[in-house]
Amino acid sequence: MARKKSDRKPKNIGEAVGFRNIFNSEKTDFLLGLVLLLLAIYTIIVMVSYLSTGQADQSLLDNLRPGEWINTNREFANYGSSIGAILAYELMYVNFGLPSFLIPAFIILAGLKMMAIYKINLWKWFFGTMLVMIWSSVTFAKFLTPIMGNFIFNPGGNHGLYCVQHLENIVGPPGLTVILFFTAIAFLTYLSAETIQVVRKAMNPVKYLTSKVKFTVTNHEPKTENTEINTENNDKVDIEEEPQDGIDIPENMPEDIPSPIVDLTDFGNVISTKTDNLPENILPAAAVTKINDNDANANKLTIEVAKDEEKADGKEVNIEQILSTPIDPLEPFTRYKKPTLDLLKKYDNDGKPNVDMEEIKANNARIVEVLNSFGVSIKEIKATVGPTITLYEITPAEGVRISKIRNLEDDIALSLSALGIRIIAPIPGKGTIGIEVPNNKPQIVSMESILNSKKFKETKMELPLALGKTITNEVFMVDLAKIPHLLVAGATGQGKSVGLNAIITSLLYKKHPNELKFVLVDPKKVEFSVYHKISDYFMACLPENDEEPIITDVTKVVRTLNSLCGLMDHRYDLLKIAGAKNIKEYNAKFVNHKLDLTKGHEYMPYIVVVIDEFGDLIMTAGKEIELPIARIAQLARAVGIHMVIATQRPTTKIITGNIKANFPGRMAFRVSSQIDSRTILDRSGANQLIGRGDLLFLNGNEPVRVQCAFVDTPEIENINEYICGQPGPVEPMELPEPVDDGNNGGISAGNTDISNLDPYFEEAAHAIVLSQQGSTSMIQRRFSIGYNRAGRLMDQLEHVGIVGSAQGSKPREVLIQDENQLNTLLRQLRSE
Ligand SMILES: Nc1ncnc2c1ncn2[C@@H]1O[C@H](COP(=O)(O)OP(=O)(O)OP(=O)(O)O)[C@@H](O)[C@H]1O
Repeated sequence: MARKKSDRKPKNIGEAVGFRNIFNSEKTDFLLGLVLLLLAIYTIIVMVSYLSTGQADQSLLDNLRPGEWINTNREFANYGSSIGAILAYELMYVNFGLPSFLIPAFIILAGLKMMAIYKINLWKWFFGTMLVMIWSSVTFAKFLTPIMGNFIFNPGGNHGLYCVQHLENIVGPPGLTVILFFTAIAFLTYLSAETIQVVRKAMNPVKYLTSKVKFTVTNHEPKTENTEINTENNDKVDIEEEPQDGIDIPENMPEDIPSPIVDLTDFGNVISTKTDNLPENILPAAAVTKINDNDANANKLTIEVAKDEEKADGKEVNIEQILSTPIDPLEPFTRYKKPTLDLLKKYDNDGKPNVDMEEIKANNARIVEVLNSFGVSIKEIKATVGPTITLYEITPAEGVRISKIRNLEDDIALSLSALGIRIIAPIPGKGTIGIEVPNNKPQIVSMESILNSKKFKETKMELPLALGKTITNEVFMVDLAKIPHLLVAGATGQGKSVGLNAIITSLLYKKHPNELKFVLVDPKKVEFSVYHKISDYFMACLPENDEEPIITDVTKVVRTLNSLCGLMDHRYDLLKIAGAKNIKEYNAKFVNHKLDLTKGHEYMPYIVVVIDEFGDLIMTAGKEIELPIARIAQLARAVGIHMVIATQRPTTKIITGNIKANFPGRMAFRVSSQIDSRTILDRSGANQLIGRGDLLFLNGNEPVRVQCAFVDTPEIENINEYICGQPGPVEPMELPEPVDDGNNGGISAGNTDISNLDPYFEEAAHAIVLSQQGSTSMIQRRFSIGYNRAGRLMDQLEHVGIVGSAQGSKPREVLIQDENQLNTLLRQLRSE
């Protein structure tokens, strides 16, 4: 088995003794991080010191002579001596003034990241800090200079001063103020969409304040001209205090009659009459105080003033209380909102079938004629019109055997001679024959119409995939968690990419970023690039790929799949400790405080791996790709890792028996030949589809014909934009380092410890020498072990000289010819 690192020979002696890893090790990172942290603290000290000692050092610093920085005469007053004085002078005087403090602050963050104390996206912080520093430097120079005019340095530094002078020469002082204001708001809006609300409130404070006080007129008065409100006599003055937790529902009000509510929010005339249900309208989340005014002339108003949130009683929350409150798995992003349906496009006549009686009658006549010409008489014929296909359901006359019709299937299809005719003889569960005929005017099934359906909105599925509509116009949905892996095939241009996008979109509409992560593999580099924007929210990747989490490169795919194997093993270990059978049980235990967090338990998000152009990958990386995929497919279901793999070329070389056996869910778009259809569906049919999203879905029994929902790139961009405006994770989920990596275990030059050999080492050596076959999959099968462990065993065998190095997907060369030679070698190893 080809293994990435182990077959690489060290280039030089330094590398052989492990020098190569010196800049790549945790220890080095930690120490470098510590250095940065201390450097930043030193910088802060000297900068603070500069505030008081800068004046004294100024003349020395202004005319610094060569070599003076060595400071042999201890002339500098700065607490950090000469270096400190120069550093502070350069940062604060020459460059950015007071905002220079952001430089050591950023270095502290970088240090903490290197020491693995915090996980942050350093580039984002770098650009953010730079922007804030430059902006503040100019702002300070503009607005603080008049106040701190006599100070030793300009509050915005020479940089700020220079920018202010130049910009004011061009746009004048008001222009500069506008620029500064705009850049600040633009930056804050980029950081959080809430800025828009704050600005709106700031610009319309009256509306904001009045919306806090809600005026409603309830039915205590007879009808007036302006308001069509039923009221009853109520002369008594009463001022009632609501019970603390009470909900104010006026007595004698029939429950089902909604109370009309006049919204007087704008203090003007009555502008609208609402008839919503009373409790919903008069009761904000907070409790309400009700005042019934009895002034004879005044309208009987119920004035509700929203109270402040109730204060905590200051008592300590005891541990039982904490344990009885389930953990919210959506924390800390509980305010994240799933995308809304208005982001998706609507079409005229959206997915509703266009019933064209002329067309139906013509088809009917042709079908009857053709069947009669083959001697099949018909008792009844029924047409069901779908968005793109009409199903003609034929009940044959008494005595006609269905098997006869089945044998005539091809002839009938040929005689009807329309593209996309499929004959189902018989329709499962019925004694009828189905003939599917494409409509002249196919309708687009929009994603909106599918996601807006009750079926999707109310589904309890764990990973619902809303794929489209069936011939009978029903929304077609499947649960990826149950399938549990899906194989998608279809010739080019038949709707595969749209289908994958429909799958991803339906998951994005149902899942929170804490509940689901995608691993997207896109060898074509253009299919999934549109999802790059939401990678922090919804992607999982290896740490080295966190800038480019959508994988386009074959070697990265192998590493990522091996990493997923590692994650799968780790999740199984956690499940075992937790005594849970699957991810659902595990997460339920986690949420209900039944797991000991010190044992490494954490909420498990589902992981959906979507691989486009799987054929290309298999052709380039062969078994290296196939084995981890097969392993994940065999085992990962219980731990919430699911795969969707797509290919244009459904040949047996690509969809091998191993893959096929482990991917029970099949989604076939139109393919070019019957053989391809048989490869993907184990029957013909996919070659008779009409393309443009027409598909057959198979999961077990009979395939279902579905018109795939259409989702276009601008719609996906809208969804991504919406997601990005929500509070959410700041970086992709990190996958573990793959266990078969040369740096992380496995045996490689320089770190062999014979006592650490795999317990199967000797048995595996005998098996290989006896069979003279250096194959990892043979080891896997023989000892029923995983791919990673078998790979490590092979590396150990290579290291002691039993097999040669890996040669791509070919078996390794066996270097020991017979058992005697092997026994001698093993004895030597034992005695070492
Ligand atoms: N469900 C659908 N409804 C309507 N039209 C569709 C649908 N799916 C695909 N199409 C049409 O077919 C075209 C090609 O679809 P798509 O890009 O998904 O094909 P593909 O199989 O991924 O092709 P390739 O393998 O070359 O990328 C789309 O641009 C669109 O016009």
